[in-house]
Amino acid sequence: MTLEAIRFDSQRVTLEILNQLLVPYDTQYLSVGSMAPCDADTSFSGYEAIKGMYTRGAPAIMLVGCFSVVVELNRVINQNDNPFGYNQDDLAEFKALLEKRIDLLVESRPTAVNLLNGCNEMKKIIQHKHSLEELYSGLLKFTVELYKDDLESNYAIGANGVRYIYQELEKEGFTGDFAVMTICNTGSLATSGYGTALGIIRALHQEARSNSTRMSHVYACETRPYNQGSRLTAYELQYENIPFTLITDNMVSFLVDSLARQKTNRSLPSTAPIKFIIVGADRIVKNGDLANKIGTFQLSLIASLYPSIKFVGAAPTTTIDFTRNTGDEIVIEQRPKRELTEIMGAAVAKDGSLVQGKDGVELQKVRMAPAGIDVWNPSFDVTPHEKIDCIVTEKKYFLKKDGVFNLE
Ligand SMILES: CSC[C@@H](O)[C@H](O)C(=O)COP(=O)(O)O
Repeated sequence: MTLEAIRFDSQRVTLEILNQLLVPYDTQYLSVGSMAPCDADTSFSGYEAIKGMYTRGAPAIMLVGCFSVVVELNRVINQNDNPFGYNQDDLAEFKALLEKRIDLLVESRPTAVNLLNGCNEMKKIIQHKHSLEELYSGLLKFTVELYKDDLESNYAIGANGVRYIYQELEKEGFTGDFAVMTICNTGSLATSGYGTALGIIRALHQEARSNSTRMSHVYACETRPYNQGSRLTAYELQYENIPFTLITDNMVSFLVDSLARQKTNRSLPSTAPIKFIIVGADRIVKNGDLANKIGTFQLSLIASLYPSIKFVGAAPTTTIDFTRNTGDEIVIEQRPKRELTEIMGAAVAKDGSLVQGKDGVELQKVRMAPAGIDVWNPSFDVTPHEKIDCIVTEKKYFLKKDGVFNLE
């Protein structure tokens, strides 16, 4: 079994999240007790879990956020533990504070739209409920289904992605081994399980067992500055026994070109050419422009130089934002400067093993740049639809007609 990013117990109404800041060095779960901080409460909140990058990946962020709303309400309504100041004698006032706190939760990460979409659905449910009990049970039911739907969506994305890829290969008359490239983490840790882009890669790996035209290798980009590729994707690929090679983000062009021209004197990890670059998404807008982890856009530019490489975005429909027409309207989260100038990792002993502290693996933060320098740290970029060949959702795979995506 792969690590679970989210553990929600619907009987006890408890939420635990994997502390992804420690993966792959250590496995620790943190208990989430509210949706957002408030002065009178000391619990770790969904807001803090998301903003502090303990939980990451657009679908996982949505699920943790929505579950944290239910956990907070359970404390107030069923356990009579109300440090948040809800007025239980006045439904309208109760709803007003609840919506205010949900709005605060949504501010935790601005680029990924899934949390906003999930919270908007919750608000619709809240409006139509006439008692606290109805409101609570409606939201509990909604979030449990949201989790199940996300998991089902991931499997469907995997299947739709495989169909698209084999159809493309057939159209081109390509047979034999091929490779794919991906960035960031889009696997079971970024979702309810299985994954979006990494879900397609998992499904391709399955397919390779019975098909002689097969994905034989994956290139995972390290994904600076937060290294989701080297920490999380590499962990998941290794766990699944999928053959892969980690590269830094600035090796992409040289690798793609070396494989396209079969430069075997460059010690290439495999000779299989890269045929698909498959990425996840944090928000896809109406025209198909796609916001994803910084570094994604440059992959699309490289793919567009090679007609034999297709650029594929994969996401559930909860990632689509039909209220925005183009990528220019997407708010890009700026992350703290220290994420570029400092890095945290596990301390390595002289013999190559990890140093153990009293609470597990010893983590160390090191500085890698002069103090006080100027830094630009956008967490995401936007890939224009012109550079995207296909968008895969749980419903189907979308191709452009006359250069235009119709994602409805
Ligand atoms: C499956 S979400 C799409 C991912 O590619 C992605 O950008 C992601 O995991 C977000 O990264 P994050 O670590 O939350 O900043």
